Amino acid sequence: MRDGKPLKVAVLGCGSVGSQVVRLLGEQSGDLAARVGAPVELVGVAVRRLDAAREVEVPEGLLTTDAAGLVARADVDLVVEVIGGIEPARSLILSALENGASVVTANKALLAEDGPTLFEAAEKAGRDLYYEAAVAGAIPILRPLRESLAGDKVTRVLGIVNGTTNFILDKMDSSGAGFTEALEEAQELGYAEADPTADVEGFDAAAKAAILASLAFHSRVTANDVYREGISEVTAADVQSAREMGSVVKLLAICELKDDAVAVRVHPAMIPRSHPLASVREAYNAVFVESQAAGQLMFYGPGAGGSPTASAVLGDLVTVARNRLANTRGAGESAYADRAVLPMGETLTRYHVAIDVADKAGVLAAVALAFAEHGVSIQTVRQEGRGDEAQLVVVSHEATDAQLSSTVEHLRGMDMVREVTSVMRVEGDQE
Ligand SMILES: NC(=O)C1=CN([C@@H]2O[C@H](COP(=O)(O)OP(=O)(O)OC[C@H]3O[C@@H](n4cnc5c(N)ncnc54)[C@H](OP(=O)(O)O)[C@@H]3O)[C@@H](O)[C@H]2O)C=CC1
Ligand SMILES: N[C@@H](CC=O)C(=O)O
Repeated sequence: MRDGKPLKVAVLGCGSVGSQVVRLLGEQSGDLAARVGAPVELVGVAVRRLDAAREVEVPEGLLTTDAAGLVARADVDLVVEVIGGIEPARSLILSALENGASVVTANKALLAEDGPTLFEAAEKAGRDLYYEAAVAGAIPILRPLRESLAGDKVTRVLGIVNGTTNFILDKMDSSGAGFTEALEEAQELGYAEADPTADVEGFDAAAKAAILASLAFHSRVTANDVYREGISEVTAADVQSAREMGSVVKLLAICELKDDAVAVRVHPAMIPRSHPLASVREAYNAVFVESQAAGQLMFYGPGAGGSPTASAVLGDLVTVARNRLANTRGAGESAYADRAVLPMGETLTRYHVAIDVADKAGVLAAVALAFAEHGVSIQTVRQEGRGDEAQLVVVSHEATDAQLSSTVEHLRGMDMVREVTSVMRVEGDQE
């Protein structure tokens, strides 16, 4: 114990995550004191609205709208930032570090946009900046990448890293629920971001992919380096088409090390139901890591929600608090390699393409020729429908994304093709 003196904690934000952090700080104060080696005292909780209904009872006198004043207090040892977004979160974190506090944050949007500014400020201040909760909720994934795998060479990280979109796609697949209905449920459960566009359009997953790629490949990858497609264009017909192929649609984040360059992308993909990621349901997340010496590792657990995310925040808080008591700080960020980012067009992938056929006569040969003209070979083709109403479902072999997308444009221009009704990338071997 440091002469029985408590470590003083300020929490910025008391929404889905912040309220659970405040709850756990209160409920587990005895255990936390024992684990840290000193009592942990909550000294302030900054919010926007003092009169809003809260999921937790904040101790009398601790709520404030003066977040800047709270982080400037000389007696605050540790700041937990769970406001989200870029500003004022960035200024508050920088101010906390300058004032000598250590920081724990769950803010992937900020880290993926401007992580280096925060890391440099932490380094300069000689303080910790921890952010395990920023990727995949409760799942410990950043610490294994940063510490446990630091002596290995990670070559690929593949996963489902957004709980909201997984929840929506799972509902669409399992109960035929509509997109809007499933999104509303995810919002009620506290999974979605303040602006759910960040989830639905893949920005949240792209931010997490940038953080994962940075740590996995010891490289600086920002959200802008990530190729991104969300799930707003995924239709009930796509989900049904996947189902007919024995597959399921998931929003995937894929980070790859190719020679000395990195390729990072987020997009929906069809994966076979036998693939381990296909059984990741509701708001759960899963991340596969492939490394040279260890081989394949899989991390799985709740990827969103106040309580699971608060678990990761509290884990960081204990580590940071212990470091403070030991008068030290954890390892900073790796010395970054300057790696090129490969454009999406050069990425090898496979496409599933569903085509409404206007004229059945000779269409199979014409479609096969269109694929061949772009250097793409066909893995499977299925013809459905009778009479003039016919549909072709083609799954390609691997080719570059540029070759595949120009094949689709070619198909769209063919007289025999009424409409290309579904285009989706395919991951994993189809049964
Ligand atoms: N929800 C989740 O499942 C997960 C969230 N995260 C991340 O955690 C962070 C918080 O998310 P979440 O709890 O869902 O967000 P919420 O929108 O539920 O809560 C945000 C909180 O911040 C407060 N706030 C907003 N602006 C200000 C401001 N200018 N000054 C002081 N307080 C402010 C709000 O106050 P008021 O209540 O008065 O409006 C609210 O209490 C984000 O970075 C998010 O990306 C990470 C993993 C999972
Ligand atoms: N909105 C995010 C919350 C956790 O990071 C998600 O749905 O995954």
